[in-house]
Amino acid sequence: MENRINQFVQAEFDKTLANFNAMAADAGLREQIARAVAICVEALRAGRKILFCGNGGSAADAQHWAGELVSRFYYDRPGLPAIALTTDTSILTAIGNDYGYDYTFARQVEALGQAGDVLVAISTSGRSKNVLRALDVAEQKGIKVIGFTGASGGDMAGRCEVCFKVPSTETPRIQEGHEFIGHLLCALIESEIFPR
Ligand SMILES: O=C(CO)[C@@H](O)[C@H](O)[C@H](O)[C@H](O)COP(=O)(O)O
Ligand SMILES: [Zn+2]
Repeated sequence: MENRINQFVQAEFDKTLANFNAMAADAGLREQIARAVAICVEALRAGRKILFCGNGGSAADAQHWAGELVSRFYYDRPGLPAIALTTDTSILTAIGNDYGYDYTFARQVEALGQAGDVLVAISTSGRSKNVLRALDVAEQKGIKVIGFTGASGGDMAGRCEVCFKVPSTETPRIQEGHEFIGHLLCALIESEIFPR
């Protein structure tokens, strides 16, 4: 194999493993996970739902995790109410065209969100304007926000009930951390609400 490729792959493994080791050693992260699960379980038991938003790779996370709650994660059980605000191209293009891209999620939170719901807001920079505007509406409507960001938290820091700040400044590393934590949340929500 070409040496350049070999070195690149090794360096990527090193960064990813360092990122996951830092997360595994962080006791605060485990407490945050427990809090986020409790927030979601309380909402779902009260008949409320979970909304997800994010751009690019984070849009993929939003859809991925909503799918796991509505369908299944580890085992068969009734579906849980979750909606990714990233999937309906008619809604997204109408809002983008009529009001501007910054409003793509806020308008949907306004239309679909109810007090007691949970908004999972995913942004590696913590600075995507459409995600920040969704936070504005969530705050106005009494919707709790669980944030997923990078190390700094960007402009989402201090605006979320729980904010998972993956300890990296590199977008792919942050996204890998998000993916892992999102899977933990799906698994734990499933097993809390439908214990086997
Ligand atoms: O997946 C990736 C990079 O790994 C990209 O698509 C990335 O998600 C996009 O550039 C997003 O627009 C970044 O937005 P954000 O995470 O800063 O909110
Ligand atoms: Zn998954």
